[in-house]
Amino acid sequence: MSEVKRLTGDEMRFLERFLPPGARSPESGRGALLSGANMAKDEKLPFVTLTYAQSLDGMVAFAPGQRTTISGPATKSMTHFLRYQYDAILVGAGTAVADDPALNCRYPGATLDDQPRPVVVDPNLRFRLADSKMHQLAKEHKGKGPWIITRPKTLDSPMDRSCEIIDWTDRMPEVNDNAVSDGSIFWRSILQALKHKGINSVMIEGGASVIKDLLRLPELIDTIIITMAPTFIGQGGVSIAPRRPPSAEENPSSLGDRSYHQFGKDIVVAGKPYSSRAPLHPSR
Ligand SMILES: NC(=O)C1=CN([C@@H]2O[C@H](COP(=O)(O)OP(=O)(O)OC[C@H]3O[C@@H](n4cnc5c(N)ncnc54)[C@H](O)[C@@H]3O)[C@@H](O)[C@H]2O)C=CC1
Ligand SMILES: Nc1nc(O)c(N)c(N[C@@H]2O[C@H](COP(=O)(O)O)[C@@H](O)[C@H]2O)n1
Repeated sequence: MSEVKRLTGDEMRFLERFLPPGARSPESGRGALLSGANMAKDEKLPFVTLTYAQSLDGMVAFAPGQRTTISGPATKSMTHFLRYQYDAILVGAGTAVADDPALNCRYPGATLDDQPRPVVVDPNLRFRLADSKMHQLAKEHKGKGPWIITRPKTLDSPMDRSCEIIDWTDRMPEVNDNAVSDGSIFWRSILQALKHKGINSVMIEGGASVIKDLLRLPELIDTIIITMAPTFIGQGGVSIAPRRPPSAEENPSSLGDRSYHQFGKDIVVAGKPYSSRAPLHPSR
């Protein structure tokens, strides 16, 4: 029996305000839309949802580069319901290398047509796609062929922070064993490149560096769905605390239009991020 279970009506109703336009209930077939679908903040970009599972002390992994199961079975089912709703699922190279994730949708009844496009941001091509689970699943028609977002080979200037997409079906990226430092790409460029390739919605699942960066860019993120598992990881774990803005008048992000729902033992917090100038003042 599949470890991924169908969501209840209540669970779907809780999530639907945070899903991309055209979100649908897998039970009722492709045509059946869930109500309350959103529009992307910026029509030049896909609808973007940031989602991850954290411990109560704000950690996403037990140690750097270590795959760690934080969320319980009910939120795992939620993740697959969510993956059903998006054109693409994106992770950073650190997660691809550490977790070798499948990034496909295993929700009951999901067909190859329903599969999201796996996308890995890997500027220096350190992820061994040819040996990966994503590659294997694509060959078995259980997932789509992954795309790798990398830096263009011919850059006019070292300050250029644009990107190119390598489509697995066209060519397999070569692995670069000598990669030392990762050239940063503007997140807006990444999202624009995806939109240009026909991706209208993307769910970003991590890992830690990606989450930290994006929590400081609320203007690019439409919704956030965070699973909080009832556990503490403790010192040495991988935190997702974003860098503080230089001005004490600002927070990295705040979450508006929030909702909370319990899935099994986990609490899911969902909301819409915005830039806030209301700092949390230290108590006097
Ligand atoms: N609990 C959860 O929900 C999740 C936990 N994780 C955990 O997170 C850890 C991995 O996190 P990290 O090591 O921080 O890796 P990461 O997955 O955040 O990837 C970071 C790498 O992605 C690339 N990258 C990201 N943004 C970029 C940009 N704007 N421009 C250019 N390159 C960019 C770079 O190569 C960078 O080194 C693993 O332990 C994994 O298990 C990962 C996903 C979800
Ligand atoms: N929802 C959730 N809970 C956790 O406890 C996690 N560690 C993650 N990690 C994310 O899920 C990916 C694994 O996906 P597959 O099951 O292999 O398809 C992993 O790479 C993270 O992105 N998520």
